[in-house]
Amino acid sequence: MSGPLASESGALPRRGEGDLALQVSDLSFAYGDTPVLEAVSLAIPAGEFAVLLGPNGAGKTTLFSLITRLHDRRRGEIRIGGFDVRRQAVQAHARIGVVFQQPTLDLDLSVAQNLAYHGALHGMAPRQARARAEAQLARVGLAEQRRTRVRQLSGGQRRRVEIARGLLHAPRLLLLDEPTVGLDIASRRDLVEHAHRLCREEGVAVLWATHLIDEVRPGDRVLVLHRGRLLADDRAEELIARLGVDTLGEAFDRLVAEGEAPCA
Ligand SMILES: Nc1ncnc2c1ncn2[C@@H]1O[C@H](COP(=O)(O)OP(=O)(O)OP(=O)(O)O)[C@@H](O)[C@H]1O
Repeated sequence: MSGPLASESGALPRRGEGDLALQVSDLSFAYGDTPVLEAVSLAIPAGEFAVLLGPNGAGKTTLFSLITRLHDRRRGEIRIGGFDVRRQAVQAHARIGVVFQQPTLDLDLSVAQNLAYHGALHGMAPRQARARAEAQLARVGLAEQRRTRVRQLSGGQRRRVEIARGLLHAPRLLLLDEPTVGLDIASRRDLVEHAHRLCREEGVAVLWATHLIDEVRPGDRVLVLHRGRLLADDRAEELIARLGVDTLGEAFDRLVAEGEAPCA
């Protein structure tokens, strides 16, 4: 590896961990004296679609903030593609794409300009960024809108632009924080389907945070987060079978009720 990447400590991922898109180990975090995440551990391999399911205030956004280093962790370790987000930040962050809960597109710029700006931030050559932008916009069905100002797009189209932008620099892990908020049923379904396709066809690992159980599909991996603790990490069907209930909703209610017990 050459250039600025080589100047960071430990330019290679830890052996055997490069195929894990995300690895979080024993992560705890508090805002001041208020604990928000308690000893969270999870690992997501390449190509997996994992749903981070938790009610409001569970700690989903905080977990994303720690992965993207908007906050710094207090205890534990986070690796992306085997790279430590603190000590190997450049390599780690080159491998993450993010769709934040709040839309972050510049409404007065065109779709293509928003993507070009993101490419520049990631140090991409303009020609490479343009080629990737065209490919990603075609992938989300917005090739025709590349010159359209974002302000003129629907909510669902804006979300798709954000996904195209999040994938512009070819990350191996895409984080989406409640990406369907405000979208109609058809747009929500399209977005969920698109994210699954990315996993299947491009090997991208997706961590999809939501409180909406109906966004979980059969075969999805479900990580249930409640009051900062990971209460389950199973395929949806396995979770239902393990708890002896009929639906994922019942499984979720059961876990959350059990999780209401005060933290030790
Ligand atoms: N900057 C902050 N300072 C202090 N407390 C915070 C801050 N951000 C979040 N919290 C608290 O941390 C807890 C977890 O919040 P977080 O936003 O991570 O949850 P969430 O699962 O993403 O919720 P939602 O589904 O409502 O977005 C909540 O109790 C929240 O009030």
